[in-house]
Amino acid sequence: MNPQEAEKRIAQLSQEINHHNNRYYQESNPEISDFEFDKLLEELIALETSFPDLLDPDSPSQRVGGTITKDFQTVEHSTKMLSLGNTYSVEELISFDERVVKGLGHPNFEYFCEMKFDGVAISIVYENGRMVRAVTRGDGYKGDDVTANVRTIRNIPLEIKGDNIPATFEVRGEIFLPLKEFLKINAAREEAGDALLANPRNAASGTLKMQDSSVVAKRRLNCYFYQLLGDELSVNTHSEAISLIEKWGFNVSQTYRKVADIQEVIQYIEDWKEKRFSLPVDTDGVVLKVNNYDQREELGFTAKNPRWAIAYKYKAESAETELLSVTYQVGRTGAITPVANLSPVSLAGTTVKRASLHNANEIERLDLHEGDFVFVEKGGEIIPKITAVNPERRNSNAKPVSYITHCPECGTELERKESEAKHYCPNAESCPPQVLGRIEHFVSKRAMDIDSMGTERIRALIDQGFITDPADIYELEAKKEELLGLEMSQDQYETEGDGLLYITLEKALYALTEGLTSKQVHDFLAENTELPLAEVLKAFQEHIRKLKKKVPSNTGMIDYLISNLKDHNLPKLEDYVPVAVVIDLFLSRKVDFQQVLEVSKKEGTVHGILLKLNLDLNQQLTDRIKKLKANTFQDGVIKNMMEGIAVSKNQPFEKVLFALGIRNIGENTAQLLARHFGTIEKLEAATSEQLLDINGVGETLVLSLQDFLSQPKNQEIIARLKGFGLNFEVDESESKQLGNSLEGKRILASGKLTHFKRDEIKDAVIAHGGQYISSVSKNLDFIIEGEDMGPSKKEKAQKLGVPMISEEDFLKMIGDV
Ligand SMILES: NC(=O)c1ccc[n+]([C@@H]2O[C@H](COP(=O)([O-])OP(=O)(O)OC[C@H]3O[C@@H](n4cnc5c(N)ncnc54)[C@H](O)[C@@H]3O)[C@@H](O)[C@H]2O)c1
Ligand SMILES: [Zn+2]
Repeated sequence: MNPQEAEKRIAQLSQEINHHNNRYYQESNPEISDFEFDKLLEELIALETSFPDLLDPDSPSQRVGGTITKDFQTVEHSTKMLSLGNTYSVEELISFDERVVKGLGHPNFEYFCEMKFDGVAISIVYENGRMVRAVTRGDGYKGDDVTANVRTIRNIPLEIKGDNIPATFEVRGEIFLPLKEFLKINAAREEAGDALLANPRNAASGTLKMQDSSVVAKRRLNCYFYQLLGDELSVNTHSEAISLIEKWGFNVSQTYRKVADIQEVIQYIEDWKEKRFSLPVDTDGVVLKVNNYDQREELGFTAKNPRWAIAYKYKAESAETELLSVTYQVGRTGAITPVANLSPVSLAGTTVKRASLHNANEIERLDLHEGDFVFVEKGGEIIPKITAVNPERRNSNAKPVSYITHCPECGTELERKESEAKHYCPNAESCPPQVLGRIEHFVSKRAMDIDSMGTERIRALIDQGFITDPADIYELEAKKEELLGLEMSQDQYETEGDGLLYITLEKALYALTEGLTSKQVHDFLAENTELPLAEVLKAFQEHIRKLKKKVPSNTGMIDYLISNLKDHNLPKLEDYVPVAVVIDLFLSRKVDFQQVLEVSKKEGTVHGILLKLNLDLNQQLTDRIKKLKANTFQDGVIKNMMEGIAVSKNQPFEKVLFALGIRNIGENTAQLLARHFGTIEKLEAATSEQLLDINGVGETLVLSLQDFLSQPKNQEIIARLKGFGLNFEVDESESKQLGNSLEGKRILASGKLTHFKRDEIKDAVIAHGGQYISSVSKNLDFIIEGEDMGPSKKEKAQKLGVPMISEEDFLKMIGDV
């Protein structure tokens, strides 16, 4: 390459890398994998090394990738927070080791190995044993002061006690969101229909930069520490420093190992290759550091990295497998998510059978065809993803995967809003998963609190036509008899493309065979999860032969199953078989298969299919087919549910109002409206002006309230609920109103209070007619300032000119002193 070409390529690479840095650090939404990113950076560094004249001091090779944001105070680091050089190959590790030997002039040194935690780097300064400042890495020189947020992280000590603690010291570590928490948050977000967090690292960095510390506190972040800095430290090696901070009470991951040479480092890397997936945090590699501080000093730094440390990164594991089919899930908001069903393949310690395809664009981007062989990868994300198709293994007449046009749950034509990637089912009123979302909200603890109606039961009642709106819940009492014997769980089912019903292989094998318990079938399948369907069935035959369970009839049934699956050639779903094929086996072709197939596209359960087919089955056959069904509603369950439903009629008006699920009306607003108007009639009669006059009620809220009330369907629901005796007016005797001295005031409390706990202050504000607001904004009338109010909050409040009062003043206001 000549210098002109090099210059052009360097400019191009720099621009690309800057772009990806921005996507990664600012937008928390990377477009390419770390491996691809590191390749670009490596190419840039190689060019700059060959053409040193072209090295621009502003080149991304010379800078740490993050930046500072304007939402926080900027603080300079007393010691620069560096990046680490990284490599994906053992050869380069060995070259690194050779450079260290050369730098020191001898091989007498130790390494300290640690896992490379994939979170957000933090620097925390302690003075006289107390935490004074926590700052993000930022651009390496300066970072964001996020002290208020870091203080909410439970296992980061606010105060250190002990002997010989230096007057000032700094610790550095990685803040992360434990995987379990991440999954929990995403599950909750999915239920609420909110956008999912991309991965735990983004979630942690987003959380750390939130303006409201009380939200941060709820997220349960955690931190692993791996560095100690200070002028008066009594330690001379990294291992001593780590023992010391452990002793002081800092959380150190017990994954480290001090080793004698590079061979032992390689062993450490090998040891953790799979084991790392059992850690509570994502890790993407190993960091090795020269242990001795004097030796570190001798080795020094490059512009961006220390010469005494390097990161070895594990390459995201990838595997190739066959695409069996694409199924479509309908979320509680009606959003459609396509899922790829894959022939099982082992990857990063688990068997992968499914991968999310996100939306139609993704299918197009991959140019996915039926029966394609695809590459799956498990990177920082927990759900594996398809990175590419193997074009060489594509069948020449394979058809492209075509996106569904109609909702697999209710058959309504799907919609896609301009600028949105996802398709939606617009049938909010009666599409089962969407109804499920509304009913779950209605019965939830904070609404009608009917805890005997769990998701599974609700879903069964919806799917079998018992419930389409909240008022139907109160009709169940009259239909008790019909509930008896209904299939309760839908867990054994799955649907494909145009609604074709599938049942788990476990149920199918259990029903088709005799003399085996469902546990025996379950255990067998659990041991053979990595086999493709056809092989599982063969192995199962072998298994029953060994168990000596009525061999001929059992193995015969499996033979039929294998050949029927092949004959009908329906889309394949790993671990599931089409219900129609199984029922066909039982009926020994007495009914036309096409007919069974059509019914199984419309009905959601075996129970439903059999009712539709209206067959005259003998008792023996009925009993065998029954083995396909899930648990059914029995007396105890029904009684329990009826009690819960009856008790819920006592919930106060504000809970009922919240339960209706009117958009933009949360718990607090429902309470505000209920207390202000007293009855649903008065609320319905209120004009926009009257509504807007209430502090805390804005235009959006008024619009969604009016929209809700104007729909005849909702009016009907309200009328029916009233008829069932639910409370649509405030029971004056029960109201906890203690006074109205705070009427119309919007209030927030921050910091530690002496007379109130967190929830108590909120109750106290409301009980005196005020409104509690959870974040600092210019709409606040005042803030009650507690002890240790977060500095960033305080600054914001001052900037916005929100007055601050003391707890004493507040007590006076409500007449408590
Ligand atoms: N995919 C993309 O588009 C994209 C874009 C930019 C950066 N990246 C990736 O981000 C990484 C660069 O990020 P970086 O500069 O934040 O990190 P780095 O790879 O330079 O490593 C330094 C960081 O590692 C962390 N760390 C974790 N465990 C540690 C331990 N035990 N000891 C010391 N440090 C530890 C610290 O936060 C530290 O700041 C690269 O791996 C790159 O692939 C990807
Ligand atoms: Zn639908």
